[in-house]
Amino acid sequence: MTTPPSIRLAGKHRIDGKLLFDADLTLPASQWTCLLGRSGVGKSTVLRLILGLETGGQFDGSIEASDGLSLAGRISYMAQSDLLLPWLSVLENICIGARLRGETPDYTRATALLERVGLAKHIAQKPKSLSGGMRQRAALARTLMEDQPIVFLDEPFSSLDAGTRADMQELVAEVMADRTILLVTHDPSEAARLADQIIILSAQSATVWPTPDTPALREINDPQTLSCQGRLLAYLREVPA
Ligand SMILES: Nc1ncnc2c1ncn2[C@@H]1O[C@H](COP(=O)(O)OP(=O)(O)OP(=O)(O)O)[C@@H](O)[C@H]1O
Repeated sequence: MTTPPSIRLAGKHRIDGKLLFDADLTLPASQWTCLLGRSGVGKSTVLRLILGLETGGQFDGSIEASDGLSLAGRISYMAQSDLLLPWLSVLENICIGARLRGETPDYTRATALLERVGLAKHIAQKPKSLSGGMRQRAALARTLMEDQPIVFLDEPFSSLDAGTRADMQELVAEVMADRTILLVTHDPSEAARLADQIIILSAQSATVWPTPDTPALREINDPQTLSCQGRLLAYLREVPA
């Protein structure tokens, strides 16, 4: 893996001429940033802008990496939909990145990752035979297969039961250590547990929210984590739609 840069996005994004957000946000190098905000405020759009993907709108501003290099090809991305290919097995799906690059997939690593996400028994199955949570874990394993310095995760744990969610948070923290990570989530407890930096996006701004003094990954029942979670939820309920 190459050295992870920090990333700054600053500018206005409009859809059909109407302002969606006016934001200035920085993703610190090698840290977890959790991005929260009302549904439809533009969180996925922030990811798509930095990824250089179509957003359906117009961005007027700048997106820069601290090392001055292009971000193209340096970001591992897990979208909200799992994007699993229905004609491939679970194993072949999570090796798709290597296949598309014309490389020989590392099946040993792929098999080990599928075991870590609890899909060892489903390795040869097609996606249609998996539950929603299983599909999401397959998509997570596919993202973890990529050895990129920057990782974008768009609500990666949203379909998981509470116990599995905590397990998968710990897995990502372990496998993706030292990467520059941007995680979109609606879950204040997830942000309080995982984030080095919390950003709340609204139409007016991107506000940095205080995180606990303790280092991430935090214990779920740590008093500072619980306090951060509670204050965050109270604030999110008041943010205008
Ligand atoms: N391709 C597109 N064309 C036109 N409008 C779009 C497109 N993609 C997103 N939008 C609009 O941009 C706005 C922001 O969408 P976005 O998905 O970024 O929000 P979000 O904060 O991630 O929402 P959620 O929390 O519900 O996932 C929405 O009003 C959405 O309808």
